[in-house]
Parts: sequence; structure tokens; C-alpha cells
Amino acid sequence: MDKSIIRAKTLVEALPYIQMFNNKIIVIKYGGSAMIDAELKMSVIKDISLMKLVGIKPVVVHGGGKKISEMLVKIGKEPKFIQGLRVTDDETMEIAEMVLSGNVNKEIVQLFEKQGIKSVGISGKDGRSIIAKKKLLDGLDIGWVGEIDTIQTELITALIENDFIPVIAPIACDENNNTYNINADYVAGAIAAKLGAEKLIYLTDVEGVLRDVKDKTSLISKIKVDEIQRYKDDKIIQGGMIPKVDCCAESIKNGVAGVHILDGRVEHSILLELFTNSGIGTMLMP
Ligand SMILES: Nc1ncnc2c1ncn2[C@@H]1O[C@H](COP(=O)(O)OP(=O)(O)O)[C@@H](O)[C@H]1O
Ligand SMILES: CC(=O)N[C@@H](CCC(=O)OP(=O)(O)O)C(=O)O
Repeated sequence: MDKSIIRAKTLVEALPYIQMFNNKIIVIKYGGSAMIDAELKMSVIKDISLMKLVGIKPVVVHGGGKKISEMLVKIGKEPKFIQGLRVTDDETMEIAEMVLSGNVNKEIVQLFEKQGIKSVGISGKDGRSIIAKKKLLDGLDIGWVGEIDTIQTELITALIENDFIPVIAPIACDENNNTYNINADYVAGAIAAKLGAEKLIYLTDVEGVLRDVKDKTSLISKIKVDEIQRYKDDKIIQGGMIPKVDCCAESIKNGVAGVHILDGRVEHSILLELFTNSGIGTMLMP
């Protein structure tokens, strides 16, 4: 068949989905692991730009953990994680803020602007959008790691209403102006719930949740919230996947209808998930 006919057919099939998401907020967590090369980054940005052009209201929450770790190694500091969360001393906090609120955030904004899409980069500090408090891991103090106390959507909503894509770095402060490093997965989940998003999509560097991390064919395509603990106990879900599934569960409890973990390395993974019948990745369900 002529390629243009295939394209037209695909478009016609996509139309009902496009209409279904018209004016709906979709939160995309763009993880550092899926920002590995320029081509891939551009492809993700183009997909989100297309969503915006067809009437969806995307909100981007980004990570950048790999870049923080690279910077720490450059200054001779060994990155340390406990249960997927970075142990954050004073120096690490300073670097995390520089990398996330500065470098990564502004690069994403610049890529949207290159597509002619209006976007504004903020961190949780701007407009006091995220108020944090210290997170203790089973009583253990791991430094300036924050958990979300309050989300104030005033600024984010103003940006959406004025046709901008909000691009949010997971840095926040508390009432005493201490700065906190928050895992971006938590920020995406909490913002999706607070905004009443239609969908929350986690873009990462694996096919989804795998039964065996070394076997990419072992994808678990559907997980019920009450199955998560068993997967964690059985050490199937580990490391960086722990905060992701916990946030998925929390957002579902808070009313987000569709939560997906997708492979950000696959071209058009978001569009395939949103606009076709061929669901990819892992879908979390109540
Ligand atoms: N069961 C699992 N399925 C898939 N990935 C897993 C699983 N358990 C642990 N992981 C790890 O979680 C990682 C994704 O989390 P993370 O590195 O924090 O990504 P991101 O930067 O996108 O937030 C994967 O690269 C993988 O190493
Ligand atoms: C406390 C904590 O772990 N914060 C994360 C924030 C960045 C992040 O979440 O980046 P990814 O989404 O790319 O993993 C960190 O310092 O790596």
C-alpha cells in the first residue's frame, strides 16, 4: 500500500483518541534515563509538541538523575542511593539544583521553543508550587531529600491556561527556605493527582516493569495496585522502579484514571500509547 495511504489510515484511526483527550491534562514524567542522546530527546519533545497541537494540555515533570551523578563523579564524589533515593548532603543538594533547575530544565524549554511550542521552565520553588518537608527512610536521615507536603497549582494552572507547557524540575523548599531534592517520580504523581490529570505517563529506560530486568521480553503489561508489594517483596521490583510504582499506586488512589510506565527510548512511545489500540509498556490498575 502507498505510504501516504497508510499514514492517512493511521490518522483516521487516531482521530477518536485525539478527540477523547481534547483539553485534558496529561502529565509526563521524563526521566533522566530516557534523555540519553540528542535524537531521542528531540523525538520525545516532538511527540509532546504534537499532543499540544492537537488540543491536549501536557505538563512535563523531568528528572536528570544520571546527569547529577555524572557531575558528582566529575568533582570526585561517589553518588549514593538508598531504595532508589539519592543520599543528598549539602554539596550534592547544590549540584542537584544546578543540574535540574538550571541545565536540564532550560534545555527542555529550549527544545520546545525550537518546535515553536510555548513552554516555561520552573522548579517547585517558583510560585511556591511545591512545599516540601524532610523525608526519613524508615527513620533514616538521608540528607536534603524531600517529600511533598503541599502542591499549590496556581502558577502551573496559569501557565496551562495561557497556552504554555509547564516544565517542572523536582526541587522545592520548606517553610524555612531549606532546599530539598525530591525524586521526580513523586513530583509527577502528586502534580497529576492535584491537577486531576487524565493520564500520568512515566518515560524511562526500560520496556516497562519486567519480571526479570535482564530479559526485555519479560514485560508485565498490567499490574494491580495490590500486587505491587508482592513484586517488591519478591525483589522483582527494585531500585529506581520502586519510587515509580509507589507513585503510580498513589496517583491511582488519588483519582488519576490511567497510569503507564513506558520505554522512553522507543520512538513515539507516548503517541502509540495514547492514540492507538496497541498499548505498550506497563499499565497500573486499581
Ligand atoms: N522489575 C523491574 N523492571 C524494570 N526495571 C527495573 C525493575 N526493577 C528495577 N528496575 C530498574 O529501574 C530502572 C528505572 O528507574 P530509574 O533508573 O530511576 O529511571 P528514571 O531515570 O527514568 O526515573 C531501570 O533501568 C531498571 O534498572
Ligand atoms: C531524592 C532523589 O533521588 N532525587 C532525584 C531527583 C532527580 C530524578 O528523580 O531523576 P530521574 O527521574 O532521572 O531518576 C536524584 O537526585 O536523582
